[in-house]
Amino acid sequence: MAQKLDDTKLLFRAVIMGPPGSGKGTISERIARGFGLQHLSSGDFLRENIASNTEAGVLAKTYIEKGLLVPDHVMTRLLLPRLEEMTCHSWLLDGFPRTLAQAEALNSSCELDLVISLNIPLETLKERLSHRWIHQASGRVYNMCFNPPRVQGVDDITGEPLIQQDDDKPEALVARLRHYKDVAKPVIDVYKAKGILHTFSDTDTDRIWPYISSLLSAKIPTDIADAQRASTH
Ligand SMILES: Nc1ccn([C@H]2C[C@H](O)[C@@H](COP(=O)(O)OP(=O)(O)OP(=O)(O)O)O2)c(=O)n1
Ligand SMILES: Nc1nc2c(ncn2[C@@H]2O[C@H](COP(=O)(O)OP(=O)(O)O)[C@@H](O)[C@H]2O)c(=O)[nH]1
Repeated sequence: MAQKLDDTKLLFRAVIMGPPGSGKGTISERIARGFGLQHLSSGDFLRENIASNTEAGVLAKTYIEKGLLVPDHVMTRLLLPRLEEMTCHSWLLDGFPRTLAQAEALNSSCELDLVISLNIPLETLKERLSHRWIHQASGRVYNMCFNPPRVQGVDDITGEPLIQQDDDKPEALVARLRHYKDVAKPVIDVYKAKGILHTFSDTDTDRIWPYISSLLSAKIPTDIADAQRASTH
């Protein structure tokens, strides 16, 4: 159950999981807009910490530069204090937890209300990621077919050039997906056992979205969603 703070605030804490390209970022943005949950992307946290040279950021950079996952203790040191600060706002975590150790650390720090797991066919993931372009500084994501930038090759907000990540190429993707499956399976099993896991399978985000939206509508009262939205934007 979401934790009741007072008559007007109800904290809702959710996690979104899925392989690279499954639409976590895209769906998180819709949830943030529609329900006022603060979208917390671990990739964005890492980029912010790297840009501002924090101790954890400097450490994380040494792993990311080598194409490695950041170790659990660095990720938890980075993320958990940020979550603990968010005592008055509902949130949706994207990109964390990735491992069982991260899930256990999160579990000891707070109680989750919902875990959304995206189950998307491999061919769809390959196709999407081959068209994914990002604005590296902000992590803003585009797709040349699904949600193209207003001007080709250029970020809508800053006007800076977009790049394609090396690990979005099909050769790298198969290894990333295998890794995701191995590492995510025990995490998914934990959430299934807790009874908070909801899995969505389809090739199109637009077909999944109505189901996620009605699930959240049933769990988050409209007045709470409105209040959260107003305090987020
Ligand atoms: N729990 C996490 C989250 C992120 N990272 C690292 C590895 C990623 O390469 C980098 C950027 O993370 P993102 O989630 O932004 O991007 P990804 O490309 O890994 O994820 P996806 O393709 O699923 O959006 O940060 C990590 O080690 N551990
Ligand atoms: N064609 C198509 N592209 C999509 C769909 N949903 C998301 N995308 C794009 O696919 C890519 C991966 O989505 P993203 O939200 O970044 O996934 P994440 O890696 O799980 O965060 C991005 O370029 C999105 O714009 C969809 O239903 N169809």
